[in-house]
Amino acid sequence: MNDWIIEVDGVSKSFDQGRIPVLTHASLKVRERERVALWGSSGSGKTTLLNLIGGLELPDRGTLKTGGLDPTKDRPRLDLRRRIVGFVFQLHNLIPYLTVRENMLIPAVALGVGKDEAETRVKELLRLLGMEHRIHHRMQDLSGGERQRTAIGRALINRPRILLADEPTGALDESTADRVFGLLKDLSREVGVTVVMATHERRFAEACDRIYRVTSGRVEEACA
Ligand SMILES: Nc1ncnc2c1ncn2[C@@H]1O[C@H](COP(=O)(O)OP(=O)(O)OP(=O)(O)O)[C@@H](O)[C@H]1O
Repeated sequence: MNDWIIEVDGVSKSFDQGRIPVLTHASLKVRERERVALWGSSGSGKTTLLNLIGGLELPDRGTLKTGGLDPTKDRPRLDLRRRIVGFVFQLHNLIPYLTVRENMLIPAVALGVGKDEAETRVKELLRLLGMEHRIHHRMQDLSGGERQRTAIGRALINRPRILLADEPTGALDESTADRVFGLLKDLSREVGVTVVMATHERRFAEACDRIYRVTSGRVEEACA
């Protein structure tokens, strides 16, 4: 039995009808519960790779499996995005006039999780994130770190097997970034989620279990 939860094999991706090649024959594998960094400079192709793994983009060539599903197929692509993966983005993408609780409830409601269960999950995640006291605050009234912690909570509300985090600390100052990264790392262990995180910061990459270096669309494993 193979124990890979993510398998990317020889994947290429370009934009603008091939005029912008972004990934060239990229391959990587991730085990259940691993925390893996995609480490590379701006424009190297990290976001594109995360989007392919999460079914937000389709490859031109190569094969992919995420949580046992093939994102190049229609229905699995939808299931993947709703049930297997949770996304955290650099700029959190939360709704500013809604509260922490409301933002976190949206994906649960969309998936048909019962109200009581969803409310319980919100409280539990906010406890783990040290954010219980902010539950009824609107996003627009929170600090950058608190917004990003809420984004992590929202990404985990449907209990995904995989968390895909795209520069989750990229918009934060250094000490807040350290705090949010530490939380993400501890929380992923606590809830047993696999993490793939794009980062250009060496210190965060080195704190992960394994590193894939992304350089001009090529991907190779580096020492953690
Ligand atoms: N939809 C698109 N159409 C055209 N070009 C794109 C598209 N998406 C990404 N690109 C280009 O692909 C290259 C890689 O982008 P990508 O966002 O994957 O890199 P990245 O490593 O995540 O960079 P950053 O850290 O700045 O987000 C960039 O040159 C970008 O402009």
